[in-house]
Amino acid sequence: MELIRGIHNILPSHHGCVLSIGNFDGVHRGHAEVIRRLVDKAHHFQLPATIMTFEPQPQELFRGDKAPARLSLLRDKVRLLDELEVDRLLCVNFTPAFASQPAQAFIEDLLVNKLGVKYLVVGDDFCFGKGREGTFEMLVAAGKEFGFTVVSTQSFILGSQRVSSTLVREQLQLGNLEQARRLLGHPFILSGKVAHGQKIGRTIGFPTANIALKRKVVPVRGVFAVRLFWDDSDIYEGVANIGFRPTVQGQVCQLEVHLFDFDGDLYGKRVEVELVAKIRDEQPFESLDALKKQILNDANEAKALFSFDAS
Ligand SMILES: Cc1cc2nc3c(=O)[nH]c(=O)nc-3n(C[C@H](O)[C@H](O)[C@H](O)COP(=O)(O)O)c2cc1C
Ligand SMILES: Nc1ncnc2c1ncn2[C@@H]1O[C@H](COP(=O)(O)OP(=O)(O)O)[C@@H](O)[C@H]1O
Repeated sequence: MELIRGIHNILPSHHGCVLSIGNFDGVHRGHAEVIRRLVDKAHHFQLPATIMTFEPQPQELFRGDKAPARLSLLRDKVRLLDELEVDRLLCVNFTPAFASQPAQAFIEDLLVNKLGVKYLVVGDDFCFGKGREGTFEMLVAAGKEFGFTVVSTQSFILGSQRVSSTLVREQLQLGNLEQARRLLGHPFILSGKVAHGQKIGRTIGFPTANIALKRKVVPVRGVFAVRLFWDDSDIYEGVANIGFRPTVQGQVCQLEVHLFDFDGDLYGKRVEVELVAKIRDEQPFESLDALKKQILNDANEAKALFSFDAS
C-alpha cells in the first residue's frame, strides 16, 4: 500500500481512483466490509482502491482532550488497511484551514481535479467543509455533474448491534477484550517504542518495558494479560499495566509490560502489545512491597489464563 502524506504530495499520476473517506479508527469489521466492497469496485474499474483519512482526526482538532479515545494511530491504520488490500492511503493533515474550506472547493479541487474520483463510498451522514455545509446529497449532485458514482456505506450488524468505533471503545472501557476483538475482527493492539523509565521495576523483581502511548486519550485502563512482539521476534507472554502508576507518583498514562521468560534489552524497540484479557483495575499501593506482591498474583493469574488458552 502506498501512503500519501498530505494533499501536497498527490501527484498527477495519482489521478483516477475509487475512494472512501473516513477516520477508520480501529479498522473494525464494519470498516472491513466497506473496504471489501471498495476493493471489488477497484478491480471492476481497474483503478486503485484509495482511502482518505485525517490526522489528527477531526474531533481531536475540534474537541482536543474531550475527543473520543483513539483506537488506532496512523501507523496501526497503515498496517490494518494494508492487510485489507487497500492500494493507497491518503492522510490529509486536518488543519483549521482545511476544515473551513468551502464544500464545493473540497469536491472540485480535491475529489475531482487532484484525485479524479470515479466511485465514492461515504456514510450518508458524512458532512464536510466550512460549517459542515457539505452533505451526502451534495456529493451525489456533484457526481452527476462531474461523472462519478456516490454510494453510502451500510451498517454492519453483529448479533443485534451496529459495529462502530464507539461500540469498540465502550467494550474496551468495560474490559471486555474478547467482545472488542469480535467487533474489530482482530486483536486490540497498542504499539510504541520502549523508553527508559524510573528503573524501579527491576528493583522489585519485575522489570517493565515502558511504552509511550502517544495519544491524548487512551481507550483502556487497568492490568492485563498480554502478548508482545516486534518485527519477526517470537511472541512473548506477560502482564501489563496501563495507567498513571499512583504508587510511584506517575504523571502520564503509560503502558508497562513485564514479560515472562525474558531478560533481554528492549530499549528503543518498537513493539506491539496485544491485550488478551483484563485482570483488574489499577490501584494505589501503600508500599513497593505491596505492589510487588500484587504483581506476583497478576502474573500467576495471567499464566493460568495462557495455559488454559493453550490447552
Ligand atoms: C502487572 C502490573 C501491574 C501493576 N499494577 C499497578 C497498580 O495497580 N498500581 C500502581 O501504582 N502501579 C502498578 N504497576 C507498576 C507500574 O506500572 C510500574 O511498573 C512501576 O512503577 C515500575 O516503574 P518503572 O518501569 O519506571 O521502573 C504495575 C505493573 C505491572 C507490571
Ligand atoms: N522480563 C522483562 N520484561 C520487561 N522488560 C525487561 C525484562 N527483562 C529485561 N527487561 C529490560 O528491562 C527494562 C525495564 O527495567 P526497569 O527496571 O523496569 O527499567 P525502566 O524503568 O527503564 O523501564 C525493559 O525496558 C527491558 O529493556
